[in-house]
Amino acid sequence: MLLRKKIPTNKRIAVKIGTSSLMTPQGKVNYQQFDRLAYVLSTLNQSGKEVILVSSGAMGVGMDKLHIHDRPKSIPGQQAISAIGQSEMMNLYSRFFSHYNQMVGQILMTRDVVEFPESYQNVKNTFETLLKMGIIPIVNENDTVAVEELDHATKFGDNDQLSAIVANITQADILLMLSDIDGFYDQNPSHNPDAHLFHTIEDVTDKELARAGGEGSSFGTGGMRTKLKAAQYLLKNNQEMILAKAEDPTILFDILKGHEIGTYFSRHPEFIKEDIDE
Ligand SMILES: Nc1ncnc2c1ncn2[C@@H]1O[C@H](COP(=O)(O)OP(=O)(O)O)[C@@H](O)[C@H]1O
Ligand SMILES: N[C@@H](CCC(=O)OP(=O)(O)O)C(=O)O
Repeated sequence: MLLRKKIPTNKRIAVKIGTSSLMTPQGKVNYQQFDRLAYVLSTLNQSGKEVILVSSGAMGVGMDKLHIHDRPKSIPGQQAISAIGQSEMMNLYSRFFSHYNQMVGQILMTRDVVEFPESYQNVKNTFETLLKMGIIPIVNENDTVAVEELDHATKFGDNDQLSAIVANITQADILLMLSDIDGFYDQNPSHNPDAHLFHTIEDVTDKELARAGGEGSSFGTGGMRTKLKAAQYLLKNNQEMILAKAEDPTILFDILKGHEIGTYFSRHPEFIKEDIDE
């Protein structure tokens, strides 16, 4: 089996999970998924890794809580649902992580945080302090205050790129991007059954971006393009990312053993052939 040589030595791990992986296709909170994620991340954190979670889901959880099926069109309507959903989601995380004796802390970010040196330093300090205390930071965009005004743009827009920025602020060894798809293909596999999975990508150029088609899931704002943009940003900063399927979060154990799962975005994909004990 192919081994990704560097991966098992990674200590600081950022994980991003999208809304579609936390909700059922019917738009209900997927409690089993919250539980399994809490189990896996707690186990990793308690085995000596430092774990940061970037979680979408405020909107999805809020809509479920209010029994709403259609996303409101107005910004205040969306922001209100996010306000309800974010606190509910953190309540869920707090409860599930506590089953595994793991504390979590919430960090809500806006884009301007990274543009002002003092606020950048403050958020960096918060991450470092939480990690030093063995606490898992759970990050989302601060949807309720984020705006897109030209002279005061505070919106990241999507959590894929937010997660890359968080991985950069914390200088994480790797970003594990969990999605509803098991990696990056040469064409959209939802429409093309013959699509071929890339195991490794060393550079994200217009050629790769052109392979990402269509919108993401109905709750989120991502899609494959924003995942590639996140990878592009990380590669530019000499950091790495693996895109893999979120369906069973225990996949993270095997990924961190170096198993060839998903798509590995790295400028230095050092592979060696070696057997791995299962
Ligand atoms: N080249 C591609 N490779 C893989 N998936 C692609 C590609 N182009 C488009 N997609 C679509 O992107 C989707 C992943 O984006 P999204 O649904 O937003 O993920 P998530 O909700 O997990 O953040 C896939 O399910 C697939 O339909
Ligand atoms: N901040 C939003 C998430 C936006 C987003 O990027 O969602 P997703 O595409 O599911 O990762 C929320 O919590 O609903």
